[in-house]
Formats: sequence, structure tokens, C-alpha cells
Amino acid sequence: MAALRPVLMIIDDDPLITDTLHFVLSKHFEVCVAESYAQLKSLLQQQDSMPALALVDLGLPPSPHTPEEGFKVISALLAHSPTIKIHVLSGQSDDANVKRALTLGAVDFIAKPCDVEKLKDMLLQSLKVQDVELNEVKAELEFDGLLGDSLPMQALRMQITQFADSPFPVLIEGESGSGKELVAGSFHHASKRVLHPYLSVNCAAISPLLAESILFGHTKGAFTGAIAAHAGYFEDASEGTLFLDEIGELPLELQAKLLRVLENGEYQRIGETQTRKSQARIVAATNRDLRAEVRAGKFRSDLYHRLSVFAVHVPPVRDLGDDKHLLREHFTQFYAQQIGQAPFVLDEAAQARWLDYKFPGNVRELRNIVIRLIAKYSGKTLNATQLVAEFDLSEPESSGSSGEPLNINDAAGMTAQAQRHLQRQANVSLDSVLKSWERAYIEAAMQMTHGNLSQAAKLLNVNRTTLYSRMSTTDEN
Ligand SMILES: Nc1ncnc2c1ncn2[C@@H]1O[C@H](COP(=O)(O)OP(=O)(O)OP(=O)(O)O)[C@@H](O)[C@H]1O
Repeated sequence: MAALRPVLMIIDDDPLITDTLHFVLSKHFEVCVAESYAQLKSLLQQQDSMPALALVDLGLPPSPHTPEEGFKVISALLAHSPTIKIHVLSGQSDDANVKRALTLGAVDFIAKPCDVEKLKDMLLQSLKVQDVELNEVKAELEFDGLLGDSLPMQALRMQITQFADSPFPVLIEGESGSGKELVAGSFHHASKRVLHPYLSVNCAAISPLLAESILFGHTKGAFTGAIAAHAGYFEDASEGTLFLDEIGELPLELQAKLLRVLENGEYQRIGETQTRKSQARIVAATNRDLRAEVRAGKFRSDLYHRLSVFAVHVPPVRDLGDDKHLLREHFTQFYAQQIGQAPFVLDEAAQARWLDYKFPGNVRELRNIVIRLIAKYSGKTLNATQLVAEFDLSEPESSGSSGEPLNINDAAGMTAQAQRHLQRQANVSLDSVLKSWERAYIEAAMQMTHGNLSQAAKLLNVNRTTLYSRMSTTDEN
């Protein structure tokens, strides 16, 4: 029997491109094509298995001249298949779009037109990395791979230990890519349930039509196509842990059924009158603001209160201080060894920039940067400029997706932003805030002028010599 080929999703509205790619790539991959975000969503609901790879165009209908639809596609693919490797293939390749796509979780950006053979090699390389990661996930499940010694991580570990053996549900909140799934696994491993199953359901990935049967099971003949009786996740989890990822995506009708299980453990298979009892512990996670979803009528408030008896917050990477180095060192050693390439090293200035960077895409972004750096700088020492080329500095003071652009003519807005910064972060240094703004503007001007010092100086309204000397001092810092 022929081995199953990995599924590659191509999301592009240009038939010439999709036909060519289909022709070349279908020797290696099972190729599925969608022309828009809406078509992708319905295609994903029909998929039995998770796609391994995706090639995403940014400009898609109904607004093909802006990248927004493509950005939506990246988030939807990752919500559906967290281990997917997304390569962006787009003509809208200006720096801001590249950075935004990478921050959202894409692993690479290829500008159109591209060399299809090279593209194929990149996809095959991504498959290798994915293979390594899937093995890593297995290892993590065995050894609890939550890294970090910073205070927020110590506090998180303490909460995990404290709540591990409670029978009540846990709600894990945190930004995308911050490690919620890993935390869910840690809850199971720290508990007495560790010898029982740990099952994970991604609520964003299950079709609303099948969700009830997937969670609660069905009897034979309960609906067309139910040719045999089937146990759902609640039953299969028995006395173990059932992890409901992306709980904010659960359809409203099912929220009522979930509430019932949480209240008294009772549920029924579809088509059955007998009531069953669930012994499983529920751990749920979301990167949405569930309180806002409750206010908007999209999430039941009684379910929210049930779920959030114990709520833990996974800290974003920007709050982890020196853990950023720890995570970089861990991923560098791990991937360099697995991929069989020499690790890279950061010089002192680059290390300082690494520590300063906010990683809006959290650990997922940090890990993808490491993988790209190994590919580009294996065995080399990087300086700050080489490193910063990988960063998304479009929102220097951003806190994830909520950062606002800075308007220097709006004094009140700037004061409010400074106030939020001071409230959020201890030990703010005015000097380093000013320095990081200076650095960000210099870097932006240099990038926009493709490294032309005279043009960058003009853009910043300083003379060339002043810019040069400021660059030297910011680099030293
Ligand atoms: N503290 C950590 N130590 C080691 N690896 C981590 C840590 N946090 C996250 N990771 C790794 O980063 C990647 C992203 O983490 P994970 O999938 O758990 O994030 P998430 O919060 O569930 O994301 P999403 O909201 O998009 O589902 C995973 O490969 C995970 O193993």
C-alpha cells in the first residue's frame, strides 16, 4: 500500500499559480486548494486529518489588494492545526507584511515570483522540522517540558501544583503561542490522574455538525452515517484529563451540554436515553477574552463561571526576562542537533536586543526565529543588525495585538500609553525607553531606505554624521 502523503493546503486565488503548484507538488504532497478564507474554513471542516503544510497568499478575495485576508488565514490554520507549518507566498512582500505574517506564526515568507523547485525543497525541509517537533511533543508529554525560571513562570508552576489534584475545571488563558497547551499537559502530569488518559480536543477544528458526537458519542443508527456505536471523548477520557483547546469556539448549543457535564458529570450519547457519568477532569484553554465573548452573547456566562473556578494565566514572553535567553538556548541546541547543523551564537549587542524584543507571537515566534537563524547562520556569530532583521518592530511598545500606533502629535495619547507602560512593568528606565525608540526609528529608516545612510538621515531630519554617531551609540547599548 502506498504511504499516505502529507496534506498541503494552498490558499491562493490565482488559478495559474495553483495549477502550476498542484502539478509540481502533488508528487510529494496531497494538495488541497482554497481560493479564499471562507472556502478554507469549509474545507478544514471536511478534513479528517490535520494538514501538515500550507502555502498562503496574502491578497485574497474579497479584498485582494490588502494582506488582511491572508493574515486571517494564518490564524485560522494555526487554530485548526497547531503543528502546521505555514509558508507565505505573496507578491505583497513589503517588510511590514513579512514581519506581521511571521509574528502571526508563519515560518517563512517567499516573495512571488518564486522558484518552484526551491519552494518544494523548503516544504520538505519544513516537514523534517515538523517531524522533530512531533517527537518533541511526545517527549514533553513524558517529561513536562515547561521551561522558564522567571517569577511569572515560577508562579505558574506553583498554581499548577496547587490545582493539579482538584476535581474542578481549570481555565487556561493567555496569548496565542504562549504555551497554553503545554500547561494543560503539565496539569495532567502533576496530578494523580497521570496513569489515566490525557485527551486533547481542539474545539476550533471540529465541525459544528459533528461536535456533539465527537464529544459525547452516539448510538448505532443515531443519524445517517452512524453505522456503529461510538464513544466520545468524555467517555474515552474516563478518569483522566480532557483538554478542550480553543474553548471560545465551541458552538452555543454545545455550551449548554458542556455546562451540564461540568455541573453534575452527566451526559448522553446521541440517540441514547441512558445518562452516563463522566469522571474526567476538564482543562480548557482560550486566547480570546471570554468575558468580552460573554458580553457579546457568544459565550454563556454560567459556563464561563463554571470553567473559571480556577483560572491560570500563562504569561506572554515579553514578561519573562532572562527566560528569553533560556528558551533561545534550549531551542537552538535542540533544533541544531536534530536538523544536524551547527548552532548560531549571538554577539553581546545581539543578546541585548534579544532580551529587549517583545516577541508578540510569544514562544511560537521565538522558536520559529531560532529555526530560521539556524538555517541562515549555522555555525556563525550574529550581530544586532542581522538579528533585528528577524524581528517585527512595527509596534515597539505593543502588548500583543492591543498596541496602538504612536502619534507624537497626540500628547494625551502618549501620556496614556506611558501610563499603561508604567503600570504594566516594574523598573521602567526612562533612558532605555528613549533609547529603544531611537533605535526603532533608526532601524525603520534604514530598512525603508535599504540601508542608504544619507536617505535615512533625510527621513529622520538629522545630518548624516549625527545619524552615524547615534547608530554607533545605540549599537553599543
Ligand atoms: N515555557 C515553555 N517552554 C518550552 N516550550 C514552550 C513553552 N511555552 C511554549 N512552548 C512551545 O511553544 C509552542 C507554542 O506553544 P503552545 O502550542 O502550547 O501555545 P498555545 O498558547 O497553546 O497557542 P495557541 O493559543 O495558538 O493555541 C509549542 O511548541 C510549545 O511546546
